[in-house]
Amino acid sequence: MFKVKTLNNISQEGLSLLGGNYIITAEDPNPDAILLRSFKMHDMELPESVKIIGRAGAGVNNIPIEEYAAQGVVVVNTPGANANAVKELVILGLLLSSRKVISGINWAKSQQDNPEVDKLIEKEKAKFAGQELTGKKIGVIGLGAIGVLVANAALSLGMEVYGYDPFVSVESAWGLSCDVKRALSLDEIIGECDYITLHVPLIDQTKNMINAERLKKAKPGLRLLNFARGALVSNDNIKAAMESGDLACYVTDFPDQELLQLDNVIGIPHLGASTAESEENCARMAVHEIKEYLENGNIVNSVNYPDCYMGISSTPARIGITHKNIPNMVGQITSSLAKDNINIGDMLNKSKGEFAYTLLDVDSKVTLDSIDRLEKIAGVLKVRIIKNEN
Ligand SMILES: NC(=O)c1ccc[n+]([C@@H]2O[C@H](COP(=O)([O-])OP(=O)(O)OC[C@H]3O[C@@H](n4cnc5c(N)ncnc54)[C@H](O)[C@@H]3O)[C@@H](O)[C@H]2O)c1
Ligand SMILES: O=C(O)CC[C@@H](O)C(=O)O
Repeated sequence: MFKVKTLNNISQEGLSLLGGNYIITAEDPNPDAILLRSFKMHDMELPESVKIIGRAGAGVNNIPIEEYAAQGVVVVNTPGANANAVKELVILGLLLSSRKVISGINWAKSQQDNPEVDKLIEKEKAKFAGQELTGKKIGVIGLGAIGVLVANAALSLGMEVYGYDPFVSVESAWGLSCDVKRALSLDEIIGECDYITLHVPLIDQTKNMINAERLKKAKPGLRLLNFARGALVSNDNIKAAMESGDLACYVTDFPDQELLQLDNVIGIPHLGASTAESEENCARMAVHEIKEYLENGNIVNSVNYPDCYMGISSTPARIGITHKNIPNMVGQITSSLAKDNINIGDMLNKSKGEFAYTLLDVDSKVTLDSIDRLEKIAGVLKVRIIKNEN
């Protein structure tokens, strides 16, 4: 029986896939896995019992992934599972920033007690004129799961689309329309674009990427959309660019009090991934990844360990070891098992940055003494018996 602790509301359709061998808990102090959405884990003490953390979503800036890697804990996310939901909200953001629909609707609602409102409409509507998207230039920053969908959708709206992503993956490149123009830097396009939309992760290199200097170069009247993370842009810079008239509108999924006080900010309460479909997709994928790791030791879609897949074990025992990526780890692990007269039937060793994972199928039952000896190897972080039969 495995225990999965949830730190946020998770789609029931997804959770139901855990099946009868799992207890879902919001309270247990010693779970095997943690499943969350945007809960901030940075100040949380992680129980020793936790083997895997499943982020039902894309961004992992709410999880100290390096710290957990150093504790031998695997963190996985759900790439692409909420991308369509975000894309659709970005299209809405483009329209809301272009047409004064929100002000228009608010004005109409304010007239609900006025029996003559229909006579005022034709006169008042002049205040709410906007601009069209067709023919305008848009820069899509970050061409991952979301950026690719947004870029392709913008093309189908008749926009001229520039994409910027120095680390674009082969998979993304295959999905991107060849009509998207390649930008070699953000600075190259910020002065040209009528719209900029951000789809990068929040990491040290992207924090405050739309800085004061860049906003000064912006085409006057720029509309900036941020459905990625608030800290990619600073409030002070948004304020200054609005005062100078360079920035006509900032659509953000991450508003705070300061931003909400500005007239040309459209603040959405982090609804990018909030559709039934996206919540279910994310939960299903995260549950699948957690089950693969707990039941088979396979790592799927990890952000702090290498992916590693050996299917279902057909030998009597399977052992999974998270360890540092340093010389002679495989040698020490295999010699330790050999000393205990345990034969290795199959094995996989993969590394990612400073950390590595070794998954071993062995031909006989392992004893706790053997596991103890593996745990004592310098650089080994966690050893798990995934299967152990006679
Ligand atoms: N508003 C929401 O509800 C919501 C939902 C999903 C994701 N997000 C945010 O959007 C981000 C992107 O999501 P995704 O699913 O497309 O992720 P992804 O990993 O598929 O794509 C991110 C892309 O950004 C690129 N990138 C990284 N650093 C860059 C840089 N300095 N300049 C340009 N490109 C850079 C990467 O190469 C990658 O292609 C997430 O990290 C998350 O913060 C928000
Ligand atoms: O879970 C959510 O609602 C938001 C998730 C989103 O910010 C993400 O990074 O995937």
